[in-house]
Amino acid sequence: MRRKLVAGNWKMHGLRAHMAEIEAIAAAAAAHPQVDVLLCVPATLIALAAEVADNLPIGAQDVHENDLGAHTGCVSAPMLLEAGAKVVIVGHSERRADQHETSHDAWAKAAAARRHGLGVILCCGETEAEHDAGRAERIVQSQIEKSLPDGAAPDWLTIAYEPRWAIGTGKTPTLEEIASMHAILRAKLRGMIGAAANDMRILYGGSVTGSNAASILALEDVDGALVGGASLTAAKFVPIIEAAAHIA
Ligand SMILES: O=C(CO)COP(=O)(O)O
Repeated sequence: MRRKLVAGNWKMHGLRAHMAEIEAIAAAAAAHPQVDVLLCVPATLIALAAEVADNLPIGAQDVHENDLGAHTGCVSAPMLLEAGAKVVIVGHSERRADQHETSHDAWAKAAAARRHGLGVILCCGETEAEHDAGRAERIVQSQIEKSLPDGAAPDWLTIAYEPRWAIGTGKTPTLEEIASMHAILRAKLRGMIGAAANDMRILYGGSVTGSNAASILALEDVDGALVGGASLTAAKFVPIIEAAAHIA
């Protein structure tokens, strides 16, 4: 039985002034213990958020593949752990686009996180052009082939399917498309790690809101959501947590 996970990704948003939102989200998480809730905040807020919201796991949004060294501006897994992070997102399409990260980079970053006991959310997803050309399935499968870390197991690894064209656009695939891609991902994982794939959570991300969460989260192979814009305030994020709790 896979528990639903509602994960927020604050991206490059959030200052100390927004700590009240984190407290309100933590309170909602405590009120819905049948759902797992996670908030991935900017690196600068991890320590404070982890202290303020001690029942709410706090995640990071990137990690370097090395533990230390001459890598100006980068943050390592031991640093994230020390700050209080429990999980890190790797392979997000914004990092693929903005920082030219590859699936191999995601693989190496996931391995670094794993070495230090950080959980990982590994993202995949096609661009609009790939989607329109009917190549989404092949692209996503190839991303998983290249990025699935060694020792991939459901107790530390979660997959997130985030079609790039659905991120921050208000556009989402149809429910049939989401269901189909998640089933394809589950089958791909089964081929790579066997029966453990049945317990691995696959999140959907891309314009999830309080209005569409219930129908998306009800789909068979959708085990939660990775939420950007609608995770920035408790007013928008809590309804998504509630929708997941209603289904769980
Ligand atoms: O990229 C996302 C989460 O990682 C999704 O962002 P939006 O929910 O803002 O579309």
